[in-house]
Amino acid sequence: MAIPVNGFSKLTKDQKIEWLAKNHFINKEEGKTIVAQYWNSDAKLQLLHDEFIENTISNFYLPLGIAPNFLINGKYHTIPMAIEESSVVAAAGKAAKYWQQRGGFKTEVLGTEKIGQVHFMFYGDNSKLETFFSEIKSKLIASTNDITENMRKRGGGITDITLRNKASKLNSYYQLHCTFETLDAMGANFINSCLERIAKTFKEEAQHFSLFTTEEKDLEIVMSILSNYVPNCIVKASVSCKVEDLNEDKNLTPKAFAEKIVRAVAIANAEPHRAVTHNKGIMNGIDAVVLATGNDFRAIEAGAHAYAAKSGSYKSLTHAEIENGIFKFWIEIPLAIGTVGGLTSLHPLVKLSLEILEKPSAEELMQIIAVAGLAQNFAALRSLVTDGIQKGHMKMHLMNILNQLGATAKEKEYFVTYYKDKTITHSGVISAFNSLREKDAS
Ligand SMILES: CC(C)(COP(=O)([O-])OP(=O)([O-])OC[C@H]1O[C@@H](n2cnc3c(N)ncnc32)[C@H](O)[C@@H]1OP(=O)([O-])[O-])[C@@H](O)C(=O)NCCC(=O)NCCSC(=O)C[C@@](C)(O)CC(=O)[O-]
Ligand SMILES: NC(=O)C1=CN([C@@H]2O[C@H](COP(=O)(O)OP(=O)(O)OC[C@H]3O[C@@H](n4cnc5c(N)ncnc54)[C@H](O)[C@@H]3O)[C@@H](O)[C@H]2O)C=CC1
Repeated sequence: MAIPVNGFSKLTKDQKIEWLAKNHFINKEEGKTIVAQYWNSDAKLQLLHDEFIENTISNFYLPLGIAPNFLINGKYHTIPMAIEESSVVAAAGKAAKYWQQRGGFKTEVLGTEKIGQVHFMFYGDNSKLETFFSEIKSKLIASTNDITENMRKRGGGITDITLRNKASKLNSYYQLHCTFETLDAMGANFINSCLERIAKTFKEEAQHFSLFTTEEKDLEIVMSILSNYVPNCIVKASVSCKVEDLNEDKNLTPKAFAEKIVRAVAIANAEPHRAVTHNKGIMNGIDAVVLATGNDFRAIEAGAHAYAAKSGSYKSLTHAEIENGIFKFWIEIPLAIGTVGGLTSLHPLVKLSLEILEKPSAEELMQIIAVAGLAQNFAALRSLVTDGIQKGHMKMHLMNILNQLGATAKEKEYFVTYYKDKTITHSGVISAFNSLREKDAS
């Protein structure tokens, strides 16, 4: 049972594990063995992982899979994917092969603008605030010069600051809406540092500004933070081919297949319950590459879903149409990611993932990640409108069910052959497994 504890953070790693074992593990020794089983045998490497977060007791493994054959803008890519869900990597590989034979994926970065905001309350005269802002805007930017110096040398930095009056949404609420170019970095820490300096300068200057009378009461800085909603940091990935070339599904004509995919996307646009699952399938691909490359999947998830809801109702992140006999399928998604900073040069598997992707720039990685999302959605939709999702998904999930049942290598081999031409269900596998064990026992 959980009990309160003071000063837990100050304990050593061993003491933390002891505390955990004493208060939480059913079998103290077994729990401690599992925790230790996932430590890296190289103590230096383990310390590196320990220091990524706080109160670390062990490492939490996720499989790192590989999806080859991605032809993007005429060049082949092998995509690393870190994910726990079976069939995602297989689906990516299958979609990659499908589109490789139909011209491959085309991609384009439509914008790289990042956003941060100083949120403040202002209780005085709006026109005085506007005058004040226009007078000190350049000073606000200049006050960050020491922070932005290196970023400016690389061609990035603060691109603009605007004053936004949000009082119609919340009484007396205003923002300094700041935009940034952070090049190969996601930029969260860079942006937050700039924003906190801007807020400090803003407040200081306001106190000296003659038009404000009761300085403390007039202007209250509430907080300074980047926004994970980046609708102008957008990448587009697409595939297209003649409808007649969509000719791999035996039970559907190419035209019927194309129309079903278009309809499946239309249903996601018409029905949020479906759109959420549709987009979850897209995020299967996106998150897996985001994780493998050491990026912040929470930021990407939050931004993607906000973008899906930008019209006021939640819709598909992908689009499909048939025009003049051509099938087109594409995604537009905001992706604020980095190939420098964060964990990118620290986590050995992240470094290796970036090496597999041939050390991309942030813009190149945006394009690869968007392709992974589009491919994943195509694979899922293709299954959904033809055989149904369970056939392929359960084929890949079979090993997990067998592992849950404690199957031996020989039994696994037997069931892979046994299920080659049969539909797999969880209860069906349990029953077949029990029958086999009973047969073997008799
Ligand atoms: C699962 C498949 C790929 C099977 O498809 P299949 O036709 O049985 O595969 P295959 O054995 O004919 O192999 C074809 C290719 O698929 C890949 N592939 C095939 N098997 C493997 C494997 N073991 N390991 C690695 N790659 C594999 C691989 O690229 C292979 O080519 P090869 O390597 O032989 O040259 C197919 O049925 C499929 O794409 N299904 C969709 C699965 C999917 O979307 N999974 C996501 C989880 S479900 C979900 O979370 C989202 C969802 C579905 O709800 C979203 C939505 O509703 O929109
Ligand atoms: N709301 C959110 O999303 C928040 C996220 N974070 C975390 O912040 C981290 C990302 O922040 P960053 O500032 O990107 O990382 P960071 O703090 O590691 O800084 C990256 C730095 O790399 C340098 N750099 C070197 N070469 C560069 C190049 N070619 N292009 C651009 N910069 C280059 C720049 O000085 C840049 O500031 C992630 O770990 C994220 O999880 C932190 C706070 C909030």
